[in-house]
Amino acid sequence: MDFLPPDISAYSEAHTSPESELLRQLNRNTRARMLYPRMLSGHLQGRTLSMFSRMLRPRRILEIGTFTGYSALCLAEGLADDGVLITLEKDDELESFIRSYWNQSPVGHRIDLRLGIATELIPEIDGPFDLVFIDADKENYSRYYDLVFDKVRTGGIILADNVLWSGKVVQPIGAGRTAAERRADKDTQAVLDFNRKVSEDPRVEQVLLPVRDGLMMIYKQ
Ligand SMILES: C[S@@+](CC[C@H](N)C(=O)[O-])C[C@H]1O[C@@H](n2cnc3c(N)ncnc32)[C@H](O)[C@@H]1O
Repeated sequence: MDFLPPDISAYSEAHTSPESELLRQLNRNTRARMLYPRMLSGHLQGRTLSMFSRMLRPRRILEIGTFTGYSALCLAEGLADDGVLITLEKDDELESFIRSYWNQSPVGHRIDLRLGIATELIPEIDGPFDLVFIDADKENYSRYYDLVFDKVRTGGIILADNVLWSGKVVQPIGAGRTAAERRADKDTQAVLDFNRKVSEDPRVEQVLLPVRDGLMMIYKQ
């Protein structure tokens, strides 16, 4: 969900650097071929991630939730010369689609795709990381935060996507009647719990940016 009026959104995109041709194709083909294309970060958020990464010049980035590899390409644009980005994805059927784009990118060889369940993979990965992007299943957001925290260097950044969860964070959670409604309530509660956890954590400073579906920027002191 975009929280800005459509004309303001369009104006913002029009005055934001365009996607590369490769990212544009990846964005378009994800929409054409994937079941839930809304999961892809998209133009404005993609340029935001790229800009953050260019400002930080990270040597090591960890991404949780690859999908079709769009945000990984955006984040990798800012890597230091010897930098690497490790990205975790549970759906191994995405691999050939992802690699067909990364193989065409000048930063594709810096991206290390690890297939599997993120909560199982993260403990096996050594830090430190300069930048972590949390963008997988909402019910595990707080767990991901705990699992990565000690692997983030002091002064490093954790970004978390979808923290406004289509605005559901400010709506009452009802007793959902269908399985889908109950599932949605569970995810909303998980996002609320994550946002509260970060806000109450004295080890960090954070800004909740209302970009796209809400992007939490967390600075580890
Ligand atoms: C919102 S999408 C990621 C979008 C991507 N970061 C982007 O901006 O283009 C979330 C991805 O996380 C993956 N995912 C969900 N739960 C996971 C888990 N437990 N472990 C690893 N990947 C998971 C999903 O399969 C999906 O591809």
